[in-house]
Amino acid sequence: MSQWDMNNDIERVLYSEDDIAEAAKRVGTELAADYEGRTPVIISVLKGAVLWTVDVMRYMQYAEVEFIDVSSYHGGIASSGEVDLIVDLQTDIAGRDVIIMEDIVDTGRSLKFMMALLEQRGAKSIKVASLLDKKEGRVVDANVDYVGFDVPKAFVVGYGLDYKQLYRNLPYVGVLKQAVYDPEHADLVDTTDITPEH
Ligand SMILES: O=P(O)(O)OC[C@H]1O[C@H](OP(=O)(O)OP(=O)(O)O)[C@H](O)[C@@H]1O
Ligand SMILES: Nc1nc2[nH]cnc2c(=O)[nH]1
Repeated sequence: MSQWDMNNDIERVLYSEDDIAEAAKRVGTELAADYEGRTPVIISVLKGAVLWTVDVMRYMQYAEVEFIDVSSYHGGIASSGEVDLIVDLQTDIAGRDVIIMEDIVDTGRSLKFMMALLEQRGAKSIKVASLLDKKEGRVVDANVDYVGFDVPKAFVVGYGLDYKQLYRNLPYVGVLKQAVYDPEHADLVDTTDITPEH
């Protein structure tokens, strides 16, 4: 492995590229069956859910896709507790069946915020399809209807999920080495391979 290699920053792989492809097929096929005869609006949550959205929607039939961006992390590994609407939808979803596509539901704050927004705008139905469900992270009530994987409580990156905007393009989901986000504890892990400042 060269030193300029993102894989060096990963403690362990949780879900491989093949595992994720299988989950996308399973969830997409289930959505196709559940929405037969209807044309839902898929609401993909920027930026993390983009890869999951395109992989799942390949298995669906008639569906529109829209994007929204809400943020509560502001670059760190802990939720700030405050959710901001960064990019709004470009379409009216009143009376529509919507499917929120998330990469991860953790504290549930982002999802709760979006559910309230879409309800207020008159969505006919709202379901949630998330690659990862970190149930142990919940701080507020938030339910995921279609789950790729139940993920343990660790900070994960890859396949859309970032740390400081990096690692989204890893094809798998893995746990980030602690030394990457917490240099004070760099002595706890082997730092020889860790990518320097970006
Ligand atoms: O359940 P929560 O604790 O609210 O966390 C989940 C949210 O956090 C991530 O987004 P983030 O705000 O990091 O934006 P990003 O997708 O652009 O990285 C993820 O994509 C979810 O939207
Ligand atoms: N990258 C990343 N973003 C998150 N947002 C909420 N939980 C997580 C997580 O574990 N990893």
